[in-house]
Amino acid sequence: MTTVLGCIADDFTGATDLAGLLARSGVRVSLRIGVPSEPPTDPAAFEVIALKSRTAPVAEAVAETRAALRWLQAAGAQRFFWKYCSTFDSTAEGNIGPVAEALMADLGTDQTIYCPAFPENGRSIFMGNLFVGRQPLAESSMKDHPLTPMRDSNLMRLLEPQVIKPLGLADRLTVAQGPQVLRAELDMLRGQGVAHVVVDAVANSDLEVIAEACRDMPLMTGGSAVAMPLPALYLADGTLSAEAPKAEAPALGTGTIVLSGSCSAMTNKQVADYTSRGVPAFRLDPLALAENGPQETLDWLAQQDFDKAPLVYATANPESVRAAQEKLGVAGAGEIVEATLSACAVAARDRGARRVIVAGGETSGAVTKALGVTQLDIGAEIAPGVPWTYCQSGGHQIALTLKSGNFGSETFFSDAQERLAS
Ligand SMILES: Nc1ncnc2c1ncn2[C@@H]1O[C@H](COP(=O)(O)OP(=O)(O)OP(=O)(O)O)[C@@H](O)[C@H]1O
Ligand SMILES: O=C(O)[C@@H](O)C(=O)CO
Repeated sequence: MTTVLGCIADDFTGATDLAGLLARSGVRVSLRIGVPSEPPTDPAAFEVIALKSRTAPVAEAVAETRAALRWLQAAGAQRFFWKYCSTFDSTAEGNIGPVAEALMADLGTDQTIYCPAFPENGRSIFMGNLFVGRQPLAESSMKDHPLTPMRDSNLMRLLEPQVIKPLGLADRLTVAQGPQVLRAELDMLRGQGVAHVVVDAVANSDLEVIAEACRDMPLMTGGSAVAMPLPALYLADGTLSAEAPKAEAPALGTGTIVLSGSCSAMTNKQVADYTSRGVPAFRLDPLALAENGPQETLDWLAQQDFDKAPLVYATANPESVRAAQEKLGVAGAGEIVEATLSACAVAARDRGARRVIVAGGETSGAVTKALGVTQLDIGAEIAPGVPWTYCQSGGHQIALTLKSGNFGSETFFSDAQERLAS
């Protein structure tokens, strides 16, 4: 199979989000952690390469993304998708714009679109302004994000300092008139030398229009949702044959471990819901971990029955997080928690857990690395943007789900287990 769409994501949970939405169409989607060292042998129709480049130095993010592009080109891809966060997480320097311009240069294309909208998760764009639910981005909790605080809601103003070439907007009034009108608008902007076009979308029907208008662009950029209609479009016109089925759920043991390192408002609710069900749960205290190390946690884990799906969590309210960070530093506190949750993942797997549920982007990166996972097949969707995946770890086949901090409903941890059982 030749790859029809080559995708590059700037973080791990974002990569599973994109892969999950593409897989909704029933096509086979393969996700690689980092750029594989070997050339492609049996690439899937949809290949997603997960990088950890969202907050990396610009030159590093550009170099890694270019390497991913080369691998995807070797897999046969001629169309590419650059996935960033639905809340456009980036600094004034980048990396969304610089990476897009580097990919455009390598692909010899003079225009791309920017559409982080994800209506099912409350992200919409109107007149170039990004909303989270009913709030403008800059008034949402993203204004206080520790690494990429988003203090402007206007995507063109956010992108402008990150790119060299001119920017433009295709607004909702244009999108509402359908794919031909949108395509004509993009052509008109191209004629004026506009390389970067922010495109409004407030509903999934807008995303269908945008995908149809842009499906043959060498490069599209956005959140996951604008890529979602592409498989059906490629299947409909024969660009993609229907021969590649979605990954079958393998037979797995039922032992489960839930690991939560996200401190987002939604993850706090999810942990509260899960612990209220009486499951065995161990709360990590970063200060105690700094003093005594992870042994107490690992001893607790060693006594658990993984059929009861125990939870280990560092999830805490903002005051507790700040208190830990004041003593240990932001990075120090994060690293201690990530190292402990990673050790728990490996210990649980070695004791028979074959289903691993992880909450938090950085946490997911650390756990995935500790489990030695390099390639994931995409399975059933638990919540919009959060699929189960199947992968090899330590000589075992396991199911792994990586949940973005803000995704999923309050019952996510039990939803995930029910979804795999069904
Ligand atoms: N109690 C705590 N005190 C201090 N830091 C913590 C605590 N609990 C977790 N952390 C750290 O906070 C960070 C949370 O980031 P992570 O990306 O995992 O979650 P998130 O930001 O909610 O998710 P996403 O990036 O998907 O939105 C991690 O580095 C984690 O180790
Ligand atoms: O687009 C999103 O919001 C997520 O896939 C993500 O990137 C979380 O880090």
